[in-house]
Amino acid sequence: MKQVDVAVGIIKRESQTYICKRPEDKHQGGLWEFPGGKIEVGESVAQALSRELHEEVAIRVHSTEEFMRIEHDYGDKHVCLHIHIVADFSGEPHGAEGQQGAWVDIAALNDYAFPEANVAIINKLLEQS
Ligand SMILES: Nc1nc2c([nH]c(=O)n2[C@H]2C[C@H](O)[C@@H](COP(=O)(O)OP(=O)(O)OP(=O)(O)O)O2)c(=O)[nH]1
Ligand SMILES: [Mg+2]
Repeated sequence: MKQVDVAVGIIKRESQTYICKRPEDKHQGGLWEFPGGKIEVGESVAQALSRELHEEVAIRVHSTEEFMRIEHDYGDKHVCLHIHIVADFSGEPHGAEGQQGAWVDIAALNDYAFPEANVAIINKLLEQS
């Protein structure tokens, strides 16, 4: 089975976070996500996150803070999500690959459909807010 390590960023500003909609043709397509992507060989989580957030939402990440790690088996793919909080960045996030994106209240995250692995992330964010 395919197994991937993924760097995921919770882009935070006050009580909001920036989320994107995954393209329909991708794994877990059509669902909302916290921006990020696969960690390439030789990259640290922070390096992968900076690269992915620049590609996907066009921000420059200055520093990140570890939040949690989640292993999840989708049946067709096993993912290990390395999730960091990104509160120190420059630029204004937008869907740089043409995808939909939005600043949403953390308290309202359950109104959006996310992949199954995200349940634990959202629960932890809600507990802390
Ligand atoms: N970015 C992101 N990926 C997530 C989240 N939740 C979740 O299960 N995933 C899964 C879906 C995918 O299987 C994998 C991330 O892969 P990806 O498609 O974003 O990878 P990538 O940006 O490098 O893009 P590509 O190589 O497929 O073009 O992690 C999430 O909140 N954010
Ligand atoms: Mg991605």
